[in-house]
Amino acid sequence: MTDRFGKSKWINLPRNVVVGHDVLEEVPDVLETRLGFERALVVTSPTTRNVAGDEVTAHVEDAGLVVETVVVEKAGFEAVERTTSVAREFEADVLLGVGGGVPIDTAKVSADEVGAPYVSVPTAASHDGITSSRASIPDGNRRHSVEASAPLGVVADTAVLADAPFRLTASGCADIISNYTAVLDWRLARRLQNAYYSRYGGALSEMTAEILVENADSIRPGFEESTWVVVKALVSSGVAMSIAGSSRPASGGEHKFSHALDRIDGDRALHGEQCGVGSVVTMYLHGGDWRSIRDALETIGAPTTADELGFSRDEVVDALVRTEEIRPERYTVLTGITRDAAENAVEETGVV
Ligand SMILES: NC(=O)C1=CN([C@@H]2O[C@H](COP(=O)(O)OP(=O)(O)OC[C@H]3O[C@@H](n4cnc5c(N)ncnc54)[C@H](OP(=O)(O)O)[C@@H]3O)[C@@H](O)[C@H]2O)C=CC1
Ligand SMILES: O=C(CO)COP(=O)(O)O
Ligand SMILES: [Zn+2]
Repeated sequence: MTDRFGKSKWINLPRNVVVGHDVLEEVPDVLETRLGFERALVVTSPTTRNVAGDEVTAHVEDAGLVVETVVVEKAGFEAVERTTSVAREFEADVLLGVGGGVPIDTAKVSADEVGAPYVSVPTAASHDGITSSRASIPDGNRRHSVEASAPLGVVADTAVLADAPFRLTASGCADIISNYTAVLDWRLARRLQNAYYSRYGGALSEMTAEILVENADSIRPGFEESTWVVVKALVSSGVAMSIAGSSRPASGGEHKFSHALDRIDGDRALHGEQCGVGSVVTMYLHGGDWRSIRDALETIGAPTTADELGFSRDEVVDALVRTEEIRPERYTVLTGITRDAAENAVEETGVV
């Protein structure tokens, strides 16, 4: 959805966003009866079905829709194909992704395949994919970034989110904090490669990270107000990506580092946790205030070292060097990094 200048031609945004306490009952309102939906496919996962999936189903059935459910146990293209095939057979006219990133991204891609809209009902504020048009689907030790559509609506129940393991919330915060370096990388690419840069997308992304960091002290486990702050930031970051027509406002070298770690082992740490540590390193390489990034992550309770991520010194250095293999067309401060420079950066920043 970009034109020949690489500019965003279409800005595809969520239509309704509801964030608050006990808002799952508002899912039918978000579907807006006047849109005429009759058949909803709820895509959820084993734990989150009990947390929210069944309740959402009950509310949607009470509103008069016929509902079918798919439970996704493992992310991947197999789950997408199975969900798409159920959606076709059932003739779903809307999909509801209820859970963490796995069911939401599965619903997002399947909805696109069948040409139906989807609603995101996150049970974890774990990354900005819960509000964006982009999905990340694992395939072996690779992750495919798939462009789909923005959700028709987002219904984020702060009571549910506050009950989720805090590690997921802290990871969502780290994903937002990493926007600082994503934007720096984007501006660098504009200067060095004349890459298309959206000032609106960049400014919104940067402001989102700033507001989150200003509120870092108030983000605490079990504190419902915190999840409200985090979800707003995740929505705002998703909107920045929609404005830009790409993930550039929220994904630079620190995200390449996370993707490279996933290729080593995608199960040791969470996406946002990896991006946060990557952001400390890339901010150092930009000559910026990397200590503020590290301190904000520490205040929130997100990892700041390789050890906390579960990776060795050699693995994080390898990942930094291997960022060259990830989306080579996206220029960042890591482009061309040598092994010596990577070793120096992780040592200087205390990542190892
Ligand atoms: N689109 C994008 O930009 C991005 C997408 N992703 C994708 O998202 C996925 C990861 O998403 P993420 O949210 O981190 O992880 P998951 O969806 O795997 O959720 C993590 C775990 O938390 C559980 N859980 C979720 N909510 C609750 C809750 N309220 N209470 C108790 N347990 C809960 C899940 O249970 P259960 O067992 O039910 O699943 C799961 O075990 C990956 O597939 C990744 O590729 C990652 C980053 C960016
Ligand atoms: O995670 C994202 C933004 O936070 C999306 O990034 P990618 O496009 O690198 O998958
Ligand atoms: Zn991210």
